[in-house]
Amino acid sequence: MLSIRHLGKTYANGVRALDDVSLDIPRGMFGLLGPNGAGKSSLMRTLATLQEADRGSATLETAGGKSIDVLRETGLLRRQLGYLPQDFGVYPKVSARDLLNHFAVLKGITTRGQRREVVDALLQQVNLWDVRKRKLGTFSGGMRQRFGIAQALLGDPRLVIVDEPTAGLDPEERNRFLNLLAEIGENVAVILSTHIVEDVTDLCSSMAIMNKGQVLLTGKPADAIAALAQQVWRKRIDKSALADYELRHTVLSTRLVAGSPVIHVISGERPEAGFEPVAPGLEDVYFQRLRLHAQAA
Ligand SMILES: Nc1ncnc2c1ncn2[C@@H]1O[C@H](COP(=O)(O)OP(=O)(O)OP(=O)(O)O)[C@@H](O)[C@H]1O
Repeated sequence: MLSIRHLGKTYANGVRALDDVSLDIPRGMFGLLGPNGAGKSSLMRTLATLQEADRGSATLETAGGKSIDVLRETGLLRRQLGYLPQDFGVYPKVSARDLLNHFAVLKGITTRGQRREVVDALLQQVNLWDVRKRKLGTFSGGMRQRFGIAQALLGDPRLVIVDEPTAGLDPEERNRFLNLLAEIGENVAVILSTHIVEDVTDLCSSMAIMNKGQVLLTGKPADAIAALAQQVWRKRIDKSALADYELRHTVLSTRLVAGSPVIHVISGERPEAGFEPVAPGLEDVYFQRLRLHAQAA
């Protein structure tokens, strides 16, 4: 539905934030994973027409079967776009309903009756109906993010972009927010950028891993995980032995469990006694790709 080809962007300070990025993003939830500085926000801001690319193209198919040139037909694209930026601010003294109404005017829904209908339906959809008259300044982080999604959904977008929306949410709010996104993803393309790997495993039918402006892997999370089957091994080790294990094995990750490190190692066969096989997860895929990328660099 959204096809991105050879997108490149180098900032004035010389940082190459997008380095020949090509991706196909279908309908449904698409997870964009990568460490800090990978280029996720640069890609999202470019697709949201908030900044220009130096080279490349992006095309969005609309419901009527037409194609929009994302980088050139910015007005058309914006009508099909819902965007929740990383730093979404609200007017703290305005009620949820009033601010959403205001956004609806900006989005071009000029008929009062129609606007009320749309605004009220969205407040119900994101579960903020009961607090619609409350000032946004009194909202919790999760409520504010759900409000952010409501404004992103104004005008029935085909493409919804959400940039690290679950940062700072408690587990319950995070779940609630992700469930809401999943429902939306049934009808449109939702690009979700995050560094929380489980968010992508749980929710996304397709994904990409980025680092230093490049796409390291794209496809279905399940396929990427299956490709690592029978290659991931786990061992609880002594803290003092970690450096030694890192020298001798390809250690993907280290996690402290009850005070002592548990390492994941990638290997075609049992690395040595004491290692047990473990079903791979997307986190293993993620660390393996970042590792390969670092080695290649
Ligand atoms: N306006 C800018 N001017 C110069 N450099 C920038 C600008 N915006 C981002 N960068 C740099 O470009 C690179 C990619 O940044 P970007 O914000 O796109 O990454 P990200 O994957 O979204 O990271 P994060 O998870 O930290 O938001 C980083 O090195 C960043 O410092």
